[in-house]
Amino acid sequence: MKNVLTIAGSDSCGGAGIQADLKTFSALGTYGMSAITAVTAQNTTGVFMVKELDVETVAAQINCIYDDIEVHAVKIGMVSSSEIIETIGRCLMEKGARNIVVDPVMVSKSKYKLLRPEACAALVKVLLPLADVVTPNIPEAEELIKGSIGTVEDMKQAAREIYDMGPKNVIIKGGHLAGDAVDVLYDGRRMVLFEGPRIATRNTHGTGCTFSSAIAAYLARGYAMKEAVGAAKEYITTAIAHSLALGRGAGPTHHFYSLYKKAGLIHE
Ligand SMILES: Nc1ncnc2c1ncn2[C@@H]1O[C@H](COP(=O)(O)OP(=O)(O)OP(=O)(O)O)[C@@H](O)[C@H]1O
Ligand SMILES: Cc1ncc(COP(=O)(O)O)c(N)n1
Repeated sequence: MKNVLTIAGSDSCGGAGIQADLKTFSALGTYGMSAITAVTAQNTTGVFMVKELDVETVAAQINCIYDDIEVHAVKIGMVSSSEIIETIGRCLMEKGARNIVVDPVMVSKSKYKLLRPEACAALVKVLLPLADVVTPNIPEAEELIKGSIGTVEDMKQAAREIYDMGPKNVIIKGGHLAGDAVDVLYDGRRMVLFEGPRIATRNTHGTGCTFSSAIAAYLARGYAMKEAVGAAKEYITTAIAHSLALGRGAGPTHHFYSLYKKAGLIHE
């Protein structure tokens, strides 16, 4: 069994954040662990409250995991503040963390700022150079490059510019563009496109969290980067195709569709 850690915020409605990450790790046959950076009160219609944890609590969670259990991959999601970012960076460096997936969560689908605007610089300075892969969506990539992205060619150019900020690989996710759901992977030499059909649903809460966690799980299982991203893309496409119409807003993806189907728990 491979062990995967998520360092992220808690989403009370279970569609994004720590909850989505742990479901993904389990569905992909890995053992999931968590270090919580912030507790959010949210549902499918929006984020209503955020309480950041103090840096001692964030550091203690990360350190006691690394001191006791082998961590084969780590995914970083909502990090909230510069102080939390610096703490995470210091802990991961001290512990020699490997297979680091950074999802630079900035704003929720419901438009709530999950990263303090002044903390973006710390994210770039501290976390991008540590990342084996960074996975911005279109608005996050636009914020990082301070430019606008409207086409796959723009995505490729953004990937080059973000690569120069220090990560080993960059994936620009195309969920926010129109047409097929195209993601671009750049490793400093080659651009690889991952193309999936766009599924007509509003239930896409937590798609980015799920995708980055799936990459971390596959890296932990020993997949090379390109293969891990390809497998994660298949996972997220299936999870969106069978997403759940819960609540009055954007419902969550379905992590266990394939497993439940095989076990005869789903009757369509
Ligand atoms: N409607 C859709 N149909 C198919 N694939 C989608 C759809 N929306 C997003 N995706 C895919 O889901 C993955 C996550 O991309 P997305 O751009 O939604 O991330 P995100 O905005 O960070 O998500 P979130 O902020 O909700 O966690 C990508 O592989 C993207 O191509
Ligand atoms: C704790 C936490 N982390 C990440 C997201 C982003 O997900 P989305 O963009 O689907 O709201 C979120 N809403 N909450």
